[in-house]
Amino acid sequence: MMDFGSFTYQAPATSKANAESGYDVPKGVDIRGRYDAQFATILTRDALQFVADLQREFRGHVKYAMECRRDAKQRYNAGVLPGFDPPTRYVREGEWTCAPVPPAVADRRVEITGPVERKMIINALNSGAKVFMADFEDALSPSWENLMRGQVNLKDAVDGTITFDDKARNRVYKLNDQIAKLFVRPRGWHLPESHILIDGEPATGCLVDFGLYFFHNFASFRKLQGQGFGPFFYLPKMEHSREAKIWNSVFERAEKMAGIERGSIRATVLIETLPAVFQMDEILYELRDHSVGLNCGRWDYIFSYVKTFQAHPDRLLPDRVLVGMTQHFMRCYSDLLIRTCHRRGVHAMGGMAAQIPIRDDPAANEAALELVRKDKLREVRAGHDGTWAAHPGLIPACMEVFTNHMGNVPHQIQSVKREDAANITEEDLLQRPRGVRTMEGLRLNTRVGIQYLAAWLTGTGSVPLYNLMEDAATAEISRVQNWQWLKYGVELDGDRVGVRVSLDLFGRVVEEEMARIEREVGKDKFKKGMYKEAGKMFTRQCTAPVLDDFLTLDAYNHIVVHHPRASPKL
Ligand SMILES: CC(=O)SCCNC(=O)CCNC(=O)[C@H](O)C(C)(C)COP(=O)(O)OP(=O)(O)OC[C@H]1O[C@@H](n2cnc3c(N)ncnc32)[C@H](O)[C@@H]1OP(=O)(O)O
Ligand SMILES: O=CC(=O)O
Ligand SMILES: [Mg+2]
Repeated sequence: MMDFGSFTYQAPATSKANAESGYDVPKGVDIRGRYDAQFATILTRDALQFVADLQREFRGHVKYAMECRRDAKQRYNAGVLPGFDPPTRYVREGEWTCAPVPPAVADRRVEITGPVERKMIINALNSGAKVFMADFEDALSPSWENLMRGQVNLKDAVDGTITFDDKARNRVYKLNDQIAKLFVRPRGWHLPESHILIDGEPATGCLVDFGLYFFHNFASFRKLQGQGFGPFFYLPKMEHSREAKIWNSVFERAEKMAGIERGSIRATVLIETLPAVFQMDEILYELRDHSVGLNCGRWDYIFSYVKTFQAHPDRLLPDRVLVGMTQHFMRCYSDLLIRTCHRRGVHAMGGMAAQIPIRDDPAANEAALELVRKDKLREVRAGHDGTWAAHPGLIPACMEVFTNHMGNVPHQIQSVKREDAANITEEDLLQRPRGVRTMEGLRLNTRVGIQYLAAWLTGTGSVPLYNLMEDAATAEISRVQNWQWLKYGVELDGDRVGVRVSLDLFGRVVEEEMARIEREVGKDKFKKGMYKEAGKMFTRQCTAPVLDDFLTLDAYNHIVVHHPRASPKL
């Protein structure tokens, strides 16, 4: 039995220990992940019962939502363009607002993000940012070890007891008196959790992430962090408001279980798929009692543009480095998001500039910082209420830009309405980005995609590559762009030599880039790492006749490790 102070949750008496796994599990739940005494403090019978209850109540809705995604894909592949939904016009045109913003998170001018790794959690909470988004998604390779350690780390962080002893550097990390407010980003709806079977089926990854975190932390969070509200979440990769509706029901179910007021949980939804830009009002409407804004997930958004238009050769992208926020379709997306959020009374969050500090080259470092400042200045001037940084070293620069512009007011919700953005059309939001395609673009996609995948397969979900932050979203752009260029045999027009992308050319590029990676990382690391496997996987995905929906779905099979080791893959 678990005691939450005012409320007591009791799992049904039918549960029994799962002798094979070592965990004490309720009926219908089977744990296939490694036993660890620390993990067992998270995977308690009551917490698992809560996750199983969520799974049983919502699995049908999730399956239906995924079927709808497949139907939509078929329509787009048949030539239909995404657009505003006529039946929900009343939602877009109606006068309604979301619940007032909780005081604890009124000021979100700079948010840091990072995986749920112990030292990084402490560094991020101490970074001076207003918010830390702890990531089970783009920045995390979802191995059993990473996920479960992440839950242990978050519990210690919420309790305020988290420490990290870096013996090699003789340094003990602990929390400062003033720390950032914690948001947690569970995985997207599409990802399974194959180490936890519920009624014989892999659990839905995000319900595991959400359920375990909520169960163990809601009481402490509300007391120590949320000023009576919370916990707070970021919700990724949704394509339609029906998916937001499921989250809203999950939140209501969790609030009921915990005996806390409806509307306590708050979430910011990432608008990071092309179909979702036409659903922003609808998404906020579904979550109106639980919303605390939208965020421009720019990297996944670019990935989604390619994916949505995979059968539209008239909408090919230029080199990845040319698809920035000043492209017409990206600017319109950000402007419309600001208008929508402010009209509904919630934060319009900016996105991630991928630059990170460059330690060994002051001039290059200053140039990178200048790009970050420029990006943030554009965001704050446009009306964003806050932004993202990938590294603690960028917080002062981002803070300075937002504070210079906003002063002491916590946000611009009331002051910048962006009514001009009401005129943004479907055509504006879909406009093909301008620019050239080059051999170096193809090479960089390949080099980055393979190195990222090699890191992901060995447990690291965000990496520095060529002085930029790379994570699952940025790697996806590399993958789908190569796939698109190959499928349509595009001309690399930026090189002015009339070369077209073909299987032969791509084969040579992979070979040469693998050799370059080996030179760059060194023979020893190359041999010990997963570069060869990553090279094969990336090549298969770029040349597949039918585009895989996600890079990480295929790759996930390679990181599932079942204990006992009877069936390593699902
Ligand atoms: C598209 C999207 O979804 S964006 C959101 C998801 N992506 C992310 O969150 C990426 C977050 N950023 C990172 O993971 C990292 O900054 C990386 C991988 C890009 C670079 O990491 P590193 O090469 O280790 O950075 P570097 O060596 O400069 O780190 C210096 C210090 O800052 C810390 N640090 C770096 N990034 C972060 C972070 N995001 N949060 C907390 N601490 C951080 C390091 O732990 C290190 O601490 P130490 O000095 O105490 O040892
Ligand atoms: O999650 C953020 C993104 O840009 O993708
Ligand atoms: Mg993303």
